[in-house]
Amino acid sequence: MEPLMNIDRLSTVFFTEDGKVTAVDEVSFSIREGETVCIVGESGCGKSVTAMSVMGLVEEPGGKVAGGSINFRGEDLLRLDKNTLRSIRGNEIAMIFQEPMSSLNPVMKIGEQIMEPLTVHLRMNKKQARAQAIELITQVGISRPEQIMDSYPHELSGGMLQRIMIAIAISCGPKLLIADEPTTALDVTIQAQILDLLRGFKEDSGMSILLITHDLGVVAEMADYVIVMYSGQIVEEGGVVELFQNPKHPYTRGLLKSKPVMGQRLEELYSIPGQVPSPLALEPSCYFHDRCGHCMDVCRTRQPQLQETGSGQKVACWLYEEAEVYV
Ligand SMILES: Nc1ncnc2c1ncn2[C@@H]1O[C@H](COP(=O)(O)OP(=O)(O)OP(=O)(O)O)[C@@H](O)[C@H]1O
Repeated sequence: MEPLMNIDRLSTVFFTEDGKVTAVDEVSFSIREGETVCIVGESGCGKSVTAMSVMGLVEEPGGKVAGGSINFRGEDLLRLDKNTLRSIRGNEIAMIFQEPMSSLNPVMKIGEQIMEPLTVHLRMNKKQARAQAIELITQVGISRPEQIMDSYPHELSGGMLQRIMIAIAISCGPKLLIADEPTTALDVTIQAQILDLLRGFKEDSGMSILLITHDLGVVAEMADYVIVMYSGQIVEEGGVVELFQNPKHPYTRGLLKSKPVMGQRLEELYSIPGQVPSPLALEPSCYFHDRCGHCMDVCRTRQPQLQETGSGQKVACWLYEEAEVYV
């Protein structure tokens, strides 16, 4: 079966005062129907820019998608005109962000904000949209929905606002929900509730989720398939069970040394010395070589390609470049 979305060699660049930054460097992956794909990696590895590129939110002159394709249900999103893309973005692909406040209009009542996509994209009249908005608020686990309809965003807690964002995101029955760190700003108990809610909707509706996180606890809870990014590239990917049981890349192994606990940032977990290289000074090499305990000469001068390892996983590491495995 064709995947719902197929991203092929996506590259996204930004033009900064110091030079060109390749934030996403030839990234390829697929999302199947009903599947949750998690992209995980440290701050700055290109997770958010991958999601923004899919949503058509990287715009010139600051940056641009410099290459590749994003095939969604038979069409390349990068080749669509703005109106068609806007309609797909409203109906079939929805997005929620870490900070719901930044996506909600502070001077518009919650009810109006939930009703808007229903009237615009589903062409409901006001009465239908109001009834549906109340239904959606109830579905995301909020009691007294009429009262919430008349509230402004600043009157609600972070967890409530994220529930409202989910209500808006699922209102048009999307095929794909992109969630960029949706629980990072919340405390752990609320995080678990929000993740449960997302999982429930996924199971009921069959939608797919692209979930971006730096929290391996969230990955363990939610993912079917995991993509590990480092410096704009995928260094390892695979099914969640295979990847957690048998991580292959030295970076993934470092991350998974301790049991993932929800709420813990990768940056806290990862204790190998050294820093992620500057995106302005990347030489052809394995970008992880400076921090890697297995670094060989070849790692300093040539870039390993992502390749199958036989267990359904893919890894970009010179240790696995030959049939023989060196570790
Ligand atoms: N608007 C921008 N202008 C210039 N550089 C940018 C811009 N947005 C992102 N970048 C750069 O692109 C790279 C990838 O950033 P991205 O936000 O995707 O990282 P991330 O993995 O999502 O990190 P975080 O978890 O901190 O959001 C970084 O080097 C970042 O500095």
